[in-house]
Amino acid sequence: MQGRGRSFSNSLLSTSNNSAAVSRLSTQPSAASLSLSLSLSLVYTEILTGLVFSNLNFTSLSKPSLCTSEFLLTMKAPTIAHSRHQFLSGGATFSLRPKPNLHRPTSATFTVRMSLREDAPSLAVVGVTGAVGQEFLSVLSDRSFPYRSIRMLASKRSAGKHLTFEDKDYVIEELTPESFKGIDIALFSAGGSISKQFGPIAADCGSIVVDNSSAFRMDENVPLVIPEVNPHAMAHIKLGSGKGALIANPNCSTIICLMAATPLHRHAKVLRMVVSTYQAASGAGAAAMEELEQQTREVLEGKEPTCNIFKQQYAFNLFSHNAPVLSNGYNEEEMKLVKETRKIWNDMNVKVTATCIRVPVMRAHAESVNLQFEKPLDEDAAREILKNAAGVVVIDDRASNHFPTPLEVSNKDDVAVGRIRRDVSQDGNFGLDVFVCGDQIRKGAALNAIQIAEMLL
Ligand SMILES: NC(=O)C1=CN([C@@H]2O[C@H](COP(=O)(O)OP(=O)(O)OC[C@H]3O[C@@H](n4cnc5c(N)ncnc54)[C@H](OP(=O)(O)O)[C@@H]3O)[C@@H](O)[C@H]2O)C=CC1
Ligand SMILES: N[C@@H](CC(=O)OP(=O)(O)O)C(=O)O
Repeated sequence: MQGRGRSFSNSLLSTSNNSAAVSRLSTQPSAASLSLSLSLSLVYTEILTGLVFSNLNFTSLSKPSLCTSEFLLTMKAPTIAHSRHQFLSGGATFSLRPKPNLHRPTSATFTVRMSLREDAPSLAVVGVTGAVGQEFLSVLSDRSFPYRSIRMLASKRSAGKHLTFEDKDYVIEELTPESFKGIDIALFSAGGSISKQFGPIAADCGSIVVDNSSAFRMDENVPLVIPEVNPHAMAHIKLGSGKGALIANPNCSTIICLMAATPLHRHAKVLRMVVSTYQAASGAGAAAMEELEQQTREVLEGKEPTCNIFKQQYAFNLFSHNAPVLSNGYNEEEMKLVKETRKIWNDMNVKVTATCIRVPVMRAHAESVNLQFEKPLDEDAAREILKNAAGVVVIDDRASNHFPTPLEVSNKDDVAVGRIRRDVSQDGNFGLDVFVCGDQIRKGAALNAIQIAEMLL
């Protein structure tokens, strides 16, 4: 299994020279008038078998990265009849997808995907019908995550329903203890109780479980991982060793906060962190997102808002996070920020306090983060550190009052940081305030989990 996702089958990839490619292309039984206008250093011979294009001219073919399994195929496309083409070759499915913003291009970039491959791991997605489960599928596709098969799992309610993924039809199966036979990687997002019940069963079957719930996060034998922050925590877990394992995905507020705080922590060591969150509906699942939409419509129409998920009006309102309130007055979401930060930073002395608020935003969390450092760190140095941090973008334009917003980061992979400023309540440069926004379902959940899975490949 080791090295899966990085090796390419010779039957699919040929380094034949350009003239060979041209002659092969011209023999295709298609309606195409294909002609190559640039030299190709890499040529997919098998891919082109059976491919029917009309009036397309390839202008270049490149492979941006060995790890992505993606080839960029640039072609002149005077008319594109279909937004998505699919063809089969050598047992693998390849899709050509125009980038969404290019509807009627004169020249378009297409991605040739080769995710479905015999030499790739078998996957299971648990909770596939949910907000996070659906995002798992989007991220798998966006990142061309290699897979041999995918088992789509949800509750009995969804069993038998169909879903389409990368142009292939799947039947959703009910999650049972037998679901994990032959599964290499299981992505869980069906809530803590399901994870507690089925996570260990999957691991016993030899699957590596990446669990989105809070079920195992504080278990000392389970790594709690943000790939940009503490990848080393899961270094001992190997795909293909025959041994299953559990890896926990942190809480979404913790992920988004630590994406910004960790690069600064590495330079100046955070002694104390005060976090105030503004959390989106998505954190409470697909039904909460629907309720926010429905309530917004109802309030605008002068109707009484329907309150099924939350016990109070959500639209045009905000309230303390819905997680249970504990005996110390903090709610569970707040204490996750405290405890998970300590575990991820492997620093039991870091002081963290948090206040978590649910705001009527659809899918991205925002957080105000106040940091106190052991060593001085001025705001310009902090801005530079953050600009160079993986998975972080800086939006910090004081002149035009432009800073991160939930809408700007929605459906984006990167966490945005702005309002980077010295904390005037602290002496010298020992304190900073920053404002962070991140897509809760993406980096806060599905993307982080799939980055974890990528580290197994
Ligand atoms: N940072 C993080 O890691 C985050 C983690 N999460 C975790 O992910 C979980 C799911 O979140 P989200 O997608 O937003 O929630 P949703 O409510 O949108 O989806 C819940 C999913 O769980 C499935 N499910 C429910 N009961 C069962 C069952 N008995 N057996 C199998 N599947 C079941 C549902 O299937 P069906 O449609 O059939 O009912 C559905 O697919 C959360 O409970 C939380 O634990 C969520 C957000 C962030
Ligand atoms: N943090 C999510 C809730 C959640 O799913 O948390 P966890 O993954 O820790 O259970 C929210 O915005 O409400």
